[in-house]
Amino acid sequence: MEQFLKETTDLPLQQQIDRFNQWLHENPHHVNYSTVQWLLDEKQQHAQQLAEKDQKLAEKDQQDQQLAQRLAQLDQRIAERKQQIAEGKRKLAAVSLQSLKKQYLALTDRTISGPHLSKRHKHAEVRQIDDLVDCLHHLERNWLDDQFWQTGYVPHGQFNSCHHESEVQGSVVYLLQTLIVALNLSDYIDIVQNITLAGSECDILLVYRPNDLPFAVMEVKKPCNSQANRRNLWHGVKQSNGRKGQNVVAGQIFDSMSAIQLFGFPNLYGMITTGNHWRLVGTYSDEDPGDRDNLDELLLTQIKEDTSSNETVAGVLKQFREMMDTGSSGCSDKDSPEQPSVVVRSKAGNRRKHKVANRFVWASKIVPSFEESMNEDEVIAQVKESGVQIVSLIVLFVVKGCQVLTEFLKNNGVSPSFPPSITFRPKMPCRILETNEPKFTFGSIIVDSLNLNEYKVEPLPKRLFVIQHLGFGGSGNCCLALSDKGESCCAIKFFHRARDRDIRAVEECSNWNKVYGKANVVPKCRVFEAAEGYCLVMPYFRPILEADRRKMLENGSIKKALEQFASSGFIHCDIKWCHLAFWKEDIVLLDLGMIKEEEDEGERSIWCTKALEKLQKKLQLQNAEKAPRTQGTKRKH
Ligand SMILES: Nc1ncnc2c1ncn2[C@@H]1O[C@H](COP(=O)(O)OP(=O)(O)OP(=O)(O)O)[C@@H](O)[C@H]1O
Repeated sequence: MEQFLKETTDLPLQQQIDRFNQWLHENPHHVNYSTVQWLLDEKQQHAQQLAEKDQKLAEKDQQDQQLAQRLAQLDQRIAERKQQIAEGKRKLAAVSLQSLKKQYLALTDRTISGPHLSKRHKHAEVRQIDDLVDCLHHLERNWLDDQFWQTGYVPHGQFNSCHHESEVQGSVVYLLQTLIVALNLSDYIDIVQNITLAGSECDILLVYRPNDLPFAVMEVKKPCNSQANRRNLWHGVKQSNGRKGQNVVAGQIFDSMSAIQLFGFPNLYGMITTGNHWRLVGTYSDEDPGDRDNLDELLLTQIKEDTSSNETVAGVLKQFREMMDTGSSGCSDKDSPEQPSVVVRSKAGNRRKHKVANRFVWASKIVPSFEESMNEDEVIAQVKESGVQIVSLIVLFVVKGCQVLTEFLKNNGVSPSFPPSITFRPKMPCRILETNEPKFTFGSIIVDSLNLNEYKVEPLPKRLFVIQHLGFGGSGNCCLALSDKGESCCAIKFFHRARDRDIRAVEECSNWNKVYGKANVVPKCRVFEAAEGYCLVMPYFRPILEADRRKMLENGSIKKALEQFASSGFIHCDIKWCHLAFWKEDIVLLDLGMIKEEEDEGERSIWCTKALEKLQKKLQLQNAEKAPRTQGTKRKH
């Protein structure tokens, strides 16, 4: 080996390797050979392992490539899906209220004539509450969420131009209807159009579905095609000798609101619109000018409060829906409020005779506000951009209307600030209930006299004229109705729930006749088959006013009424003060939806004693509560 190394040291490396291989070959048993052989084997194995690893890496690379390819495909699909969603959203926006955010459907009057300003209506003074419109952006931010804006609404090209007021009305009704759906109120609110109430033509009315009671009104006019028309419509036509314009449109909405007020509302909301421009208006309950300032202030504060947060806003509607669903604000066992008694307050005229000096409406600014100097194109361009503001104002109108209705039903048609009576005039607006007619119709009834104790239902009249709301409870609401010319009166109970309306009416009617029929205490009650379902027709019972309750307890009239009831073999399961009333000179128990047959005379006598105790307790409680309450009653707008 040493020899070999000596010989090869100076040779180039490759020759050294070759020579060494040769030497190894010639000396297979040399110890170095086995070592080198082992090393070579190791090297080969290592190389093999490396080759395998390389292969695996190559395979992995290939897999990675495939994966990357798949990911790229997925990315592409996601991008496509995103595009589809965006496209879907765009399409949805085009057929939902969102479209109005982008562009409101401004109307162009294609005629040369201006809006119709009826001469039948006198001027009414408009008191503008400037800051009211400023609340709209709070309302939009706090109230109108994504779900609201996604409500289906297809802006239709046909609404872009109009020749006649009716076309404007079509587009206004469509928008209003959509907003009622968006606010989830369509189960409770209906829209009726072109109704004459006590001589006033109302273009659009919001009505309470179960009995078509109107509670808010809209006056529609053609959009104006000139500055002069616009001025005349919104600010009144200037008389040659007067400085101020004669605002007959304000007068018209004033008359419509006054007519609806005759159903018993202390105050009312209305709206004037051309489809392009909108203005919220309302009535004053008082004729004292000083009070008007206070009311403007109060109204503004209330609307600011209502729109200040999501909770207050949602609360208004929640209370409204709850009340409509459950009648939860009716006469509860706890408070048993006073009931309205029907009295004739005024004999004057066909409808309220307001002296010109007392014809006032409060109004918001016109939305969108326009400068007198703007030309038609500028006005239209501005309207197109004002969708959110317009929608917010209409929503405010609907919601405040609901608030008015909630208050009205809660107080059984009696304003907390008024004595518990119903104003009645010779010409009353009414809803006409007719056998087999598909719906209530509206009209006016001229009443010579009001005969509350006359109750003629044999045979049942074909038509009943429903004029006033009397009370609202868990199962239904009661209204005062008249027969033709008012020679006879009755109370009608409309049951809330359509699904068991007929059964309840028949059951309660049968209960009345079982309890009071035999002894002939109360004349027979009847079921009236209107197309919307059955309702219960009964005599009108005069309420026992709160002030008289103690006297009635003490003089034994209540005891007598309870004993009379018990003598029929039944007991009443819902004793409360608002379920006691007069029929002529007798006191009777109302609301016979929940009675129980009781054969045992002893048990019936115990029921009488317990009922008396309950009424006595309530009276004490009410008197105790009333003391601090009477110190100051705040009037609600
Ligand atoms: N015949 C009537 N005459 C005058 N008013 C009436 C008459 N019937 C009912 N009312 C008034 O209508 C209100 C509601 O009627 P009623 O109590 O029958 O309804 P309800 O839904 O069963 O109410 P509650 O939840 O109190 O049980 C009464 O509290 C009363 O004020």
